[in-house]
Amino acid sequence: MPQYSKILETRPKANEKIIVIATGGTIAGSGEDGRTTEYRAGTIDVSDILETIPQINNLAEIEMVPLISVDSNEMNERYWIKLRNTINEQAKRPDVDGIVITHGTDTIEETAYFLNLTIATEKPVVLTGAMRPATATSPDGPFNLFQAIALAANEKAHDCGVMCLFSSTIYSARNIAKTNNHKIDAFGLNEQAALGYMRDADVFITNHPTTKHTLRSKFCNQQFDAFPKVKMATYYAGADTDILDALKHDCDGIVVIGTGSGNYSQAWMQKLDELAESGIVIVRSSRVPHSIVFDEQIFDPKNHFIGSNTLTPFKARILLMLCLTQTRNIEEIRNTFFRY
Ligand SMILES: NC(=O)C[C@H](N)C(=O)O
Repeated sequence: MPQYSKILETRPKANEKIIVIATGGTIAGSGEDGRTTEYRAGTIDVSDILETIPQINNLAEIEMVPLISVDSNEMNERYWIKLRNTINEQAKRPDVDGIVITHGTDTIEETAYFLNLTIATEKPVVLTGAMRPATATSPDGPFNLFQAIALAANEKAHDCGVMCLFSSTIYSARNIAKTNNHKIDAFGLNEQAALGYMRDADVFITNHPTTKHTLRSKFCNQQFDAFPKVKMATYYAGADTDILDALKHDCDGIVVIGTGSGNYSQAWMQKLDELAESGIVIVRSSRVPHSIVFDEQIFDPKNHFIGSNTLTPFKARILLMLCLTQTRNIEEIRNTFFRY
């Protein structure tokens, strides 16, 4: 691993205790020295990265919890439950002030939103990662990790819901989306504002989430072992309904990734009506990156589908999955989609 510049410690050690939970991803990736591509995610110990940024000791006392070490494409519901339980356990400790999770960027937005809906703490919980592996020339992970720890150690970050920190921007778990797959500033927002920004270790919160999260979420005290099966189907010009027939077995819900405002052909509408009548809950979302999907008559004349509102299709899947652990009532789920 290359040496990063070492900054002299001049300030006394801070009192805040921050737990860093490592899950893998490119931030802990390694490959050929200097290269940004062709690496293996989740192969380096995050404590080695922490050693390259000793100025972190001016901000907080760090305790590492290595949980798993995977490329985030291996993340799944089982790992989400494990991570959620670990966060809840650590957050209950009176000596812990905040929690940082290192995670791959490919699915970080799904993990973050799941945690936002299910953890029971007001303490800052911040996810971060990197686009360049630790062995690259000028990796972005160390600075993201530094800022994520600074954010988690800052009292302004309390009760903001789960946050993600990338390139000095503080994102809400609900609204962050990966929008670029080759630059270090790889994240954007789905029609919403950021929660704030950072200047080195200084935190500026400019907005608070208006949707329910953490302690105000109706899922935060629920025990989970497994989840109802929610699948996804993408519509494209000329798409056959075969895919919907294939998905309907062993299926509790389907998120349709439609065009425009959550749209599809008449044939898809008829098939989706049929599936809804058989008890599968259908959410309409859109493949358009900046979109809002409202309930509407033209593509849902029977009013038995649910619009994803401002959620991306992937986050709509998580919310539907959690809703289905409590109810199958369409009105109740629709109402939750407006408030979470
Ligand atoms: N930049 C990254 O972290 C991508 C990596 N494939 C991951 O999601 O684990």
